[in-house]
Formats: sequence, structure tokens, C-alpha cells
Amino acid sequence: MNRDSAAGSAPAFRSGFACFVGRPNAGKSTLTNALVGSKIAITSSKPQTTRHAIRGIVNRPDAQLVLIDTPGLHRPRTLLGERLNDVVRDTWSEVDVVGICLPSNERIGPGDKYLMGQIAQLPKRPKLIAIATKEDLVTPNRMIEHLQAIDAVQAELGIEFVHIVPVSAESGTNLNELADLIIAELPQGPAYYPDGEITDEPDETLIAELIREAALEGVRDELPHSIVVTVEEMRLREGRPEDRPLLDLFANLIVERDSQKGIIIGHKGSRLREVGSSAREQIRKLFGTPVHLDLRVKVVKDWQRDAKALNRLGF
Ligand SMILES: Nc1nc2c(ncn2[C@@H]2O[C@H](COP(=O)(O)OP(=O)(O)OP(=O)(O)O)[C@@H](O)[C@H]2O)c(=O)[nH]1
Repeated sequence: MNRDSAAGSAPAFRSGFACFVGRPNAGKSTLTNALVGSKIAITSSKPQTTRHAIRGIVNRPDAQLVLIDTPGLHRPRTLLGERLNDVVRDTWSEVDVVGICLPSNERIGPGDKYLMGQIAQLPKRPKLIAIATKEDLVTPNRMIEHLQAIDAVQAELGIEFVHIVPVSAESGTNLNELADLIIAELPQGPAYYPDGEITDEPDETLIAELIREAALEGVRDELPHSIVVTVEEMRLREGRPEDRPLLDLFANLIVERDSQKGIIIGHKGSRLREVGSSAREQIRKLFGTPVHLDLRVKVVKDWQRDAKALNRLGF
């Protein structure tokens, strides 16, 4: 449409930032991925998988929505825990919209209320949208009950939702509608990132997250929180034909104790091989290039409690 001849009627371009918050496992990362349409943030059935503020970008002809994926806020037990909570609060104060994820298959509990209470105390409060996640897991009756409980929580905690939306990242229910509602709350302004870009995370971070995700498959207890991955080097193999490139990757999988190293490596290295081949496949999908992955397991004693180690590992 010609903006000059139709003064006032052309839709203004909107752009801005949103993040999803919620207790661990509420479905934040899966929702971010589903909205962006590509695997950016890693997901897993283990709580507290996400450690970085990863951005995914939703591009529309009339809008750009930048999604920030934050770790789940929880009561800190380690120095890492405290730093993660700082990341979360910093993010809240920077975004235009916060989507509060409340899984439909679980009742609103003290953890959810703690989190919403924290949001209620922010000096500059973003627009809030309540998202009833995992809609596919519940009956319509249970959903109604859940939506009523969400509605009631507003008065109880002194917060106000501009919308309450049931969504399933799994089946796709209401995903576009949710994006529309978030975008409608964004200020007018030009795009922050070039069209076509879906994340501004460095490749190394995405790769490290994919390897960590592969390593998390099937591990239990405290081990998930003890794993961190660093990508030491990444380069295209020289001397390959142009139509058959190969990406050489050198990465470290870091754990906190020798006993954990044994678990990760497995009997005669069998687990580590599985982790490597599953990570290679995911990285190949993301970059479209076959990968040679050199993965070493290292022990950095109690890195979650060690300020120097945390700094070195980029937290
Ligand atoms: N059935 C169903 N499962 C879902 C849906 N969304 C997420 N899940 C599952 O719920 C689990 C947690 O999802 P995540 O997206 O990792 O949750 P998160 O809130 O980012 O978790 P943290 O990173 O620990 O804070 C995973 O096993 C997902 O597959 C959904 O819409 N439907």
C-alpha cells in the first residue's frame, strides 16, 4: 500500500522484545522454538535446561518480535543459581511483554506464585500475557478450570494480564494467535535485526547447547546441572570439494566430579559415542553441513560454586 495516499491507514511497523517466564519445565523453550519455527533454544524433559538468554526472532511483514529465552527462576543454592536469577531479572526489565507460562496439566502452585510475585514487584512492569501451556495434554473441562484459576490469581497477587491464552507448542494450537497478541503490544519502530535472521547467538553457543542437550538424554539426578559444554575450535576442513564440505568441531564436555565423567563416557565409551552421534546429527540439521565432532570429557571440580570457573565458562 502507498503510505502517502492512504495516510493513517497503513499499519505501522512494530518491533520489540518479549520473554517467557515460568517454573522449570513449564514449556518456555519449546514455545520459543515453535514460534520461531526453528530449533534455537534447546529443550529437554530435565528442569533448568536453559542457561542463556537466547534470542529467537519472529519476522512478519509488519512486525519483528524478538524472543528472549531465560532460565527458570528458582531459589538459588549455588553461585551459578544466583547469577542465573540475575539474568532473568535483567531480562524482565528490558522486554515489552512477558508471557507467563502456566502448564495446563499442573495446578498453579507456590512456585508460580513466587514468580508472579517477583514480577509484581518490578519497578517498570512490562505488559503481561498469561499462557496456559501444553493445551494438548488436558480436557476442555480441565482447561476451563485452569483459565479460571489464572484469572483469579490476578486479584490475589495484584497483577494484570492483558490476555489469557491456551496454547500448545506440540499441536500448534493458538501459536499464531499468541504471536499476534504479543505483537499488538509492541511499540511502533523499525526492525532490530535484518529480515531472515532468526537468532543472534554465536554459532559456538548454539553448537554447545546442542551437545549439552544430547548429553542430557537419559541422565538423572543432579548430573544435568553439572554439565557444561565449551566449543574450543570450529573450522571447515580444508581440501574438501565445494559441494561436500565438512565441519571440524572440537568441544569439551565439562562435569564436576570424576564419578560423573564415568557416567557420561559409559561402558567402553558407549554413552559418549551416542552423545556424539546425536549431537552431530542436530548440528548437521542446523547448519546443513556434515560434522566431525571431537568431544572430550573433562572434570572441573565444583565449577557451579567456583567464581573463576564460572567466569571462564561464560556465566
Ligand atoms: N505435550 C506437550 N508437551 C510439551 C509442550 N511444551 C513443552 N512440552 C514438554 O515439556 C517439557 C519441558 O519443556 P521445555 O520447553 O524444555 O520447558 P522450559 O520451561 O523451557 O524448561 P526449563 O528450561 O527447565 O526452564 C519437555 O519435555 C517438552 O517436550 C506442549 O505444548 N505439549
